[in-house]
Amino acid sequence: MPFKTLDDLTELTGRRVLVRVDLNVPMDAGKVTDATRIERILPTIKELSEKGAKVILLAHFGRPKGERVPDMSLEPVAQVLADYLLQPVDFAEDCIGQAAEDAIADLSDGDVLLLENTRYHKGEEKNDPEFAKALAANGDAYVNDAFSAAHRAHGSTEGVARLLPSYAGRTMQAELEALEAALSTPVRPVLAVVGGAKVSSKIDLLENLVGKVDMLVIGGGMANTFLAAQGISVGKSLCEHDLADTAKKIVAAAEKSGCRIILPSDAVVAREFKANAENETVSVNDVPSDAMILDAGPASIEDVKKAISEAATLVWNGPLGAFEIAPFDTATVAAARFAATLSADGKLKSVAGGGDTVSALNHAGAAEQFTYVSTAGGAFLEWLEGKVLPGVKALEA
Ligand SMILES: Nc1ncnc2c1ncn2[C@@H]1O[C@H](COP(=O)(O)OP(=O)(O)O)[C@@H](O)[C@H]1O
Ligand SMILES: O=C(OP(=O)(O)O)[C@H](O)COP(=O)(O)O
Repeated sequence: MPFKTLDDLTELTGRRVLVRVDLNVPMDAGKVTDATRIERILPTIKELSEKGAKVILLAHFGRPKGERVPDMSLEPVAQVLADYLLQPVDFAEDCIGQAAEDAIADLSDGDVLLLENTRYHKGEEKNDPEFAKALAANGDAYVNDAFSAAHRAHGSTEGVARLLPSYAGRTMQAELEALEAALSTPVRPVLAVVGGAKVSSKIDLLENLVGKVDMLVIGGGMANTFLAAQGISVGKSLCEHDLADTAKKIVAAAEKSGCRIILPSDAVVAREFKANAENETVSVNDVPSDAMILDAGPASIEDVKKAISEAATLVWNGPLGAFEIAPFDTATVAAARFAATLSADGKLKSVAGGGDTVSALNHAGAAEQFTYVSTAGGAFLEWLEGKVLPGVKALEA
């Protein structure tokens, strides 16, 4: 690997090590509902702590856009992390300034401190050099263990890496090695499944992706934007109408490169976004104007399964429906279990990633059978596109 790792970070006793982790974990009513991202960062934190470093964790949660949005605080995550680490995790109410400095001054060698959401500061997403400098002032070295945020050129993922001696954490290393091993020369045909809710931040990468894969299933909230671009009325569904031209461009690029796009033909719709909301299955051409698509319908599920059965390699990011609320988990669970069975039989190489996607695979009881499960969604897809991830690049520099 073209960067330094924890093997190169020696004589740590008493040194302040800033560690960028991804604690953007699925939560419901203040409770962590999937701890995969927490479990994956434990080796790095434990190793640094055991070597006597003062371990100072930097992370974001949600998209508060530079405001102190109270329900996007990382404070509840500190206790969950402590439970997994089996050691206390202190918490500071700001990631820079006096609150951070005071909390760091209180640390003994081997202690772990979590700083408040970096995205409470506008400088984080802008990668403002002054913000990066304020972060760097609190550390003697920087470790990035957040592969799943490495596609963001932000203060805590990129800017600070340029100001301190920088190293890849164990998970960063493991993710890159595992993806390289599984996907550097994928067996064809390759199927990508892209769903989920982060439409605007993921749609652009589909244009490159259709040049790399043989089939692309577009599901979840992402599918609604493509349906709307075809002139289909999606009612109150999650949909980014202003991205219709982008969607059309992607369809045209797929035609040119010979990638088959599979969109839903039917949908499960409801009028309320809640568990067990009254629902019906309709053709995508008949979505009532006051309803929203919350899952793929049975015909679409069969289409997804057919595509999976034709593939030798599956890459998947983004659930096919609002899987957190029953019964809108049906399509995601069915596809996950189908892919898991083929993988277990050695007929499919399956790689999936993303905070919510991993949670959905765990919910379906399918994660164990997948060839590899990454913590990353957007970062994983950008890596697959062949893009240089700014958070990784900064470690190389
Ligand atoms: N049709 C839909 N309408 C609204 N939300 C959806 C729909 N399909 C999927 N989702 C939501 O997408 C979210 C996950 O999207 P995303 O963050 O892009 O995935 P990941 O975290 O795996 O990268 C889930 O919370 C799920 O409820
Ligand atoms: O959850 C994340 O990405 P993912 O949903 O693509 O897996 C990362 O924490 C990045 O979050 P962001 O997409 O708000 O920059």
